Amino acid sequence: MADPKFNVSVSTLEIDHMNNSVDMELPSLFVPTPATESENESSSESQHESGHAKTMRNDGELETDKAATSAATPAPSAPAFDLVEAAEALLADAKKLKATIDIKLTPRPSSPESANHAPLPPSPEEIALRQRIANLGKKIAFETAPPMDSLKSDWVTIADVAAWNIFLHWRAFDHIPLTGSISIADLARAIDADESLVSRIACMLISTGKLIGSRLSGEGEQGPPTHVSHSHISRLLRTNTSPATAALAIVSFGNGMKGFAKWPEYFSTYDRQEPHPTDKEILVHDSNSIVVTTKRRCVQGGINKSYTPTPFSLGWGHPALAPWEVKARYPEYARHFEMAMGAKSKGALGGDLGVGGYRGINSKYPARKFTLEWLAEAAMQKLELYDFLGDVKKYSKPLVVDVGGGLGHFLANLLAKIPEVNPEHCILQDRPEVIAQVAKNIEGGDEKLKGVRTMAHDFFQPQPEEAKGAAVYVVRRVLLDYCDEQAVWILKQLRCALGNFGRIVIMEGVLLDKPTPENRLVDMVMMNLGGKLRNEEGYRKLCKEAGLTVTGYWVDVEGASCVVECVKDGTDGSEKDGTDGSEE
Ligand SMILES: C[S@@+](CC[C@H](N)C(=O)[O-])C[C@H]1O[C@@H](n2cnc3c(N)ncnc32)[C@H](O)[C@@H]1O
Repeated sequence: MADPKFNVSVSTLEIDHMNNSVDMELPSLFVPTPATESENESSSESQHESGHAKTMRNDGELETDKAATSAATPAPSAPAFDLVEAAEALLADAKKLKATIDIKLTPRPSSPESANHAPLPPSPEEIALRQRIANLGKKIAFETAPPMDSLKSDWVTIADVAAWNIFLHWRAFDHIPLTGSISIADLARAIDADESLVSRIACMLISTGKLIGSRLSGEGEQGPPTHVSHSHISRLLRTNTSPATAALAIVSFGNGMKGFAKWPEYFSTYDRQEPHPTDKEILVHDSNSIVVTTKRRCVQGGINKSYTPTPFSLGWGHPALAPWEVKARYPEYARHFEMAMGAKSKGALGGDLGVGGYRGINSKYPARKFTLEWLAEAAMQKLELYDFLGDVKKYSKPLVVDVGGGLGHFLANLLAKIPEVNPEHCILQDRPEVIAQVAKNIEGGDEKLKGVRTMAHDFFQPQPEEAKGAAVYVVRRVLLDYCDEQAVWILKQLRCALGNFGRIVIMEGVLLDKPTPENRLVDMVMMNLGGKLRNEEGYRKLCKEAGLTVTGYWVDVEGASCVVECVKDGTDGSEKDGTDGSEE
């Protein structure tokens, strides 16, 4: 608990004396004692009496802000932060982590497994402990640092991100050896850049600890580093040894930073509204300085649902194209994007999701687990039907259609987990260039999708005959790229393709009840792409508007992902498939 003698209430004037800085009120670091609370109360009372907020001017004088006060509503009091309590919790966790590491470093009794002394990977408990320590450390820094320092640290991050992004782009991290160092001169030669330029960018990364700088003995201790080596973070940005993580970093910059930097221009051009399809005609310049129009109408007339102007497209210099059309113009970026998707597939939304059993909890019936195992039975029934008709072509309805399925990570996993499903009864749909890549992969010997029917199909358009009536349409990580209007449109196309007993299974990220900064980041990146993260209510609303009945909603809070299972209104997708009935 906090030591009462440390209870302090620091006024803005005191700060000015202590710090000689301006415009900042330091947060109280300790839970206030009753005495401090009453002091606060009386000062807020006097503020209410005068009716005006007081702020500190740059010259340190208090100033009354009449305009701000008239529009302002009273601020809710911030939750109390107790520095001593937080520091003690941090110390306790630090000791636990040290003990964990000490145990790992203790030589193991010789056994065949320990013969090569490979370091033990961190356990989930160790990872959770490290995350708790890091979060507490961040919280303490945030609560204790003078506010101006916190702001400056954000500005440093801007330069830090720019520096690692360009090094990633130039594959500079690949040339830094995993052990030992490289001279900045050699690094500059390897990436064909000026040594002075490379030195300045490397020094930015050295200043934030992303790289480690050194000078050789004999070079003296004074002066900028002449050599660089990897930190535990920068080694993850090597495209040659950590391709998936490097791809995620490339995509986080391309999907995030490029669009973020264009927000002022975007919202002044398209009004201060969430991205949505519009028939507003705006003439803009594309990256080739050609004047293009953002008004792209459907042939049937009305607003083109498949196009929303987005900060992403503006950031990439192609304002009249949809994000996927932009990506198609940058095959190298698209390749990294697919690789990043593959890496994510191993996470919460990937691998086992819905195949071997999703870990998520059903929001209404906790005992009801989500699974796609029922497809095994459906596959057998289908085979019987083929035998009965004696001709596969007479009954060509597919079993699974993976809509916007990318390189088929989900489908490959499904086929591996449910061997009863014949790949020939599965359809993988995506944009033409993605399907061409899948075909190449299969031709190149990728066994995982062998036999699967690949189909270039635009999910804004009605499903073709051969893809209608499937047992399940999978829509994974697709709807979050779109605003509500477009997401409903996509679902409506699938509703029209559904038979009486087919289902749509939506698998997406979720906006948490208490969103973490990372969760909010995903939502902001989705805004760049013209989409959004949704919660249960948001997904149910989409389904309702598309004429679908939700038969199950499962959420994996830990992974911030969800599964929504739905059927066409007025039908019951679960009646014939052995699950325990509809929920609604
Ligand atoms: C975020 S990725 C998800 C891929 C895959 N479902 C997964 O979970 O790994 C979205 C996919 O939608 C595809 N896509 C975008 N626009 C499309 C459209 N109009 N029609 C069909 N697919 C589209 C993209 O090419 C991309 O593969």
